[in-house]
Amino acid sequence: MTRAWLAPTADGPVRATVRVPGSKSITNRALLLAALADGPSLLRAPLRSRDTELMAAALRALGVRVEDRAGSGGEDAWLVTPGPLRGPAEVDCGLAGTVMRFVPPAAALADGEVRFDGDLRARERPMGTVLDALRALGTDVRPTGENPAGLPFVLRGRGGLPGGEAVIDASASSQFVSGLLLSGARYERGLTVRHSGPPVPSQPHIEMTVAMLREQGVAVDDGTQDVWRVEPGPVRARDLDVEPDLSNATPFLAAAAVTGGEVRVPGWPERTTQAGDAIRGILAEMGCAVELRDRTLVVRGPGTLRGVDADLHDVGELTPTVAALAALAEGPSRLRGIAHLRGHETDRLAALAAEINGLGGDVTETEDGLVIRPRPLRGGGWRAYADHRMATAGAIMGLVVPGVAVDDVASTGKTIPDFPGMWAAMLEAKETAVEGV
Ligand SMILES: O=C(O)C1=C[C@@H](OP(=O)(O)O)[C@@H](O)[C@H](O)C1
Ligand SMILES: C=C(OP(=O)(O)O)C(=O)O
Repeated sequence: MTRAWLAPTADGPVRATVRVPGSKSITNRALLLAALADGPSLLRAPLRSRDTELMAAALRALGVRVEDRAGSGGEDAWLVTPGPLRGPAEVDCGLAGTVMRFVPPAAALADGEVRFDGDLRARERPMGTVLDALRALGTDVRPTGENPAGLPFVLRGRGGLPGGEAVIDASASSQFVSGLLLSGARYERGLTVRHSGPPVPSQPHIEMTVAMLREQGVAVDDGTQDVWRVEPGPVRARDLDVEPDLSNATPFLAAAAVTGGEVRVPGWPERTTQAGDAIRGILAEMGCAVELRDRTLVVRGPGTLRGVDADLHDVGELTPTVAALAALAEGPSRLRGIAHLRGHETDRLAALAAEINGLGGDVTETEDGLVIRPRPLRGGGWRAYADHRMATAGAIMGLVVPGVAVDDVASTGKTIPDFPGMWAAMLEAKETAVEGV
């Protein structure tokens, strides 16, 4: 059992410039598409964290070369050289939704047997939809554990797949759609994915998938709601600069919000498909000054934060940060449209309610979200439940509530290589304010 991490309390307004590592969602899509491409691709400034290292390892296991390289400016890069996909191979998904939902549709193209497993919690994450779709498309997939509809399982590839049409219920995760689309162009007849069921969450992530496919020369028709058609054809190799991870920027921006400070994040894209961009509107609604200037996002916190009524269906990833902000605001908040968060790294609705209430808060779970009423809070234990975003939410709380002890800060390594170091550097920075925000 590792020692808890005592979240540092800010001794005044936080003023810092924070460089955020690359986007998990872009890095793992880029790795997978590079593995299916018609030549080598250089991915510059990729995220190096547990989720992306697991994706790289999965692709290497299938016969793809993923090598460390420096880009032309000396920046960190991954050179991906595709090869024929083949088994036998073993894929460790860890707790990464992008690995467990994106790799099996690619592995269905491999020649040979591919075994998938992951963390214990990963065995509980929704997965059956992808496996049923692959079966319906002609892949042999069999469970190898107790869960008939998830990890662990074995997939026996025959070196190709006819493709066609898959009708799925993607209401539990947009990744079911993204995973199938990413490999669909390499199926003989391409792939049509048709969603049937309650609304699909996290739409921007599907838009990111479609945009990245198009950038690699794949024809995608997304003109009809809940239907996506990927034409068969080559995936063109492409060198790419990975954008900073905007969702991972949010705890740092929250530090400005809750301390009345100012945090700048350089490299913020003017236009992006990343869901995390929505934090700008949420922070503004809560009373922050938010300005995107020359690709640097500047957030200045107010004296007191306002509560929000927010539908986070499209941007569920932001919920732990927004819930922490809401618990530290002056009025009540309601977060809606996020029932699917019960299937994330942990049941995030239950976890947020339990941990905020454990500090003296007043949070109730609704069918599809949370109602958060600010209360005076006290220090205490904060369980991360192996969830990187629960750990960073605990760090936000600790900035203004002395004595918040996060049990598993190492869980942040899922998507941030050195979160405690970055957090400490932010608190030590003491920069001066910029004009005009
Ligand atoms: O495709 C992606 O990169 C992601 C899609 C979303 O998943 P869900 O649709 O399961 O929420 C998001 O929450 C996750 O962090 C990353
Ligand atoms: C839901 C998330 O991750 P995953 O990609 O594992 O689904 C997340 O990062 O908030």
